[in-house]
Amino acid sequence: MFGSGSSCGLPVLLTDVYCKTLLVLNKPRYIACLHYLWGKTMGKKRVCIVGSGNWGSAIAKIIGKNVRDRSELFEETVMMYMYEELVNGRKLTEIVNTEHENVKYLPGIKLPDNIVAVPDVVEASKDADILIFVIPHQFVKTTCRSMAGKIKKDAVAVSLIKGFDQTPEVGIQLISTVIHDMLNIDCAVLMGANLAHEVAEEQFCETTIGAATEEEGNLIKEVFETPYFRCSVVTDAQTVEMCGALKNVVAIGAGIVDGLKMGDNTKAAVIRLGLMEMVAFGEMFIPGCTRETFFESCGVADLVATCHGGRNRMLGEAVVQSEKTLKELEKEILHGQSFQGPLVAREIYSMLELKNLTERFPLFTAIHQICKREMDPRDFIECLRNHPEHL
Ligand SMILES: NC(=O)C1=CN([C@@H]2O[C@H](COP(=O)(O)OP(=O)(O)OC[C@H]3O[C@@H](n4cnc5c(N)ncnc54)[C@H](O)[C@@H]3O)[C@@H](O)[C@H]2O)C=CC1
Ligand SMILES: O=C(CO)COP(=O)(O)O
Repeated sequence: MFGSGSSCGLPVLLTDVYCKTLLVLNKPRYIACLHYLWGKTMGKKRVCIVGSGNWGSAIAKIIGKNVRDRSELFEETVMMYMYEELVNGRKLTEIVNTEHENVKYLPGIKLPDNIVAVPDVVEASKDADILIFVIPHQFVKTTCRSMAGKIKKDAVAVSLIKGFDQTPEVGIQLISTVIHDMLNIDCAVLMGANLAHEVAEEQFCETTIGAATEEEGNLIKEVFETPYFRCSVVTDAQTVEMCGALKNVVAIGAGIVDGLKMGDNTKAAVIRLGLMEMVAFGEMFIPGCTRETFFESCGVADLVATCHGGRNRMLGEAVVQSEKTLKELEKEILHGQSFQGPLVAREIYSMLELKNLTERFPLFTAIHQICKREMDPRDFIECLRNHPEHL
């Protein structure tokens, strides 16, 4: 559970009492009192954000404000690891720390001035109690390798990363498992229908925290929740994370339908069949996967949001309309941001192929093959027509 890296009695007992009391109290004044006592007894927690792209910067806006508003619980300064680069000849960290705006990945949005961009991940994370991971999933292992052995032993992690890791030896792994195994710390997740620019503009949305226990999830909620960013907690954390990764693939399918100039009915079919494959995938590979989790923001809501407004949808559309490579399209459309869907499609395809399951998951399979330019996008509709759900 949260902070349970040290298994010694009193802190664990106090955490437990604190969390249980939080659950039964619903008056802000009592909660504030409890926070104060908690901070005095347990010490304030230091938060570090590992990542500073489009979503990393949007969530930094929320976290910076929340730690200030909940100063009895959290240290005010939040270190944000930033992969250094030059923007118009200036270091991006320097721009963020002086202008309080990530002009490359989230232009037009001011960040609180207690967010400090740091180009060295060890420097940023070594004193943190809570590590928020929000980098494209292909960079997780190199980042964790730099951090291993150099962070607090009782730190806890929350992953906002929507993807998998995949190696020939181990096959597919959840990113939270990679973080847990490489850093030897607990890792919860937060996933939902959260297009970064809308969250940054404070438009109302929901999200799902997946944690080992409800108590741990409720503590994590203190870092993230605002009146416009509503967090619900579930303990089926692996399904929450799986949904976040797989919906990126379905969203490419929605984009392919747009590229083919087909309408909302066809897109709805992609969303429904994609959801059915997500559920089947979860029930096959995630122990304890429950169907209710798909009704949370991380499930059907994120699927709908990404199939309409996500970057992966844009990629699907572009793949139909252009002959360019994915790398060229990424550069042209996203200017440094990253499409996660094609990588996830490749990761799951290799596993489905190994297990002889490609026919059971024709939508995931077709999307991978279209991204690889091994299938004509116009054949996508045939794939929908002949889906096992219709047989
Ligand atoms: N953007 C969005 O609306 C949302 C994104 N997510 C997820 O959050 C995760 C992060 O996405 P974004 O913040 O949007 O990132 P992004 O798509 O903006 O990616 C660019 C980021 O990657 C960094 N980067 C480039 N090379 C790197 C390297 N070698 N090592 C470490 N970092 C490097 C860049 O500096 C930049 O911060 C992804 O898994 C994504 O699926 C989740 C919810 C919403
Ligand atoms: O995960 C997201 C919204 O919840 C963002 O999806 P895209 O990466 O497709 O933009």
